[in-house]
Amino acid sequence: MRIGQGFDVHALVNDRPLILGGVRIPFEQGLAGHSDADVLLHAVCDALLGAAGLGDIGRHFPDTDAAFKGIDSRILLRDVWQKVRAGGWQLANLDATLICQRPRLAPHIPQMLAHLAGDLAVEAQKLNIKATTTEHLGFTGRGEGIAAQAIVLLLPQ
Ligand SMILES: Nc1ccn([C@@H]2O[C@H](COP(=O)(O)O)[C@@H](O)[C@H]2O)c(=O)n1
Ligand SMILES: C[C@@]1(CO)OP(=O)(O)OP(=O)(O)OC[C@H]1O
Repeated sequence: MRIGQGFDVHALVNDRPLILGGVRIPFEQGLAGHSDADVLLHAVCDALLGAAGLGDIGRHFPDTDAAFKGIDSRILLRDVWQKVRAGGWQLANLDATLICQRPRLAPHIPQMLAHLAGDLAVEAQKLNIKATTTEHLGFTGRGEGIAAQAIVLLLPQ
């Protein structure tokens, strides 16, 4: 078995949609990035790639490549998962945390889980997504950005 962890941060800016776990969340700001800046899915991609020993998201999808400009990160996740499965792995479980002062994310987590379960083709019981504030401390607490952490355990198929 192999464990992997992922961490990502994107800045909150005006005039961008806020997309987390493939869910478009009503909010006055969104995340900046080359792709749709889905910080949760980027952390999940990195956890999966790390567990499989396949590097990181920037190696597979460089932000200098116009092909990935504005891309839906669910497309990146499905591609990553295909590569991980091709290496002979299956998912034991995945746990992730969104670190975000505002907006309130709990109402959107079921939809994020449904997207992840579909994209990874796994039972929802293998997945967990949480949200936490940082009690107004640090860059997340000041609303300057959103961070995400993910951890996965892979088992041989
Ligand atoms: N952006 C967020 C942050 C947190 N939540 C939910 O609130 C609970 C309490 O947060 P603390 O930072 O005080 O631990 C947390 O467990 C989440 O369920 C949220 O929905 N959106
Ligand atoms: C996803 C990629 C590629 O579009 O761009 P960003 O949206 O900027 O995201 P980041 O978390 O910096 O990761 C890797 C990138 O290459």
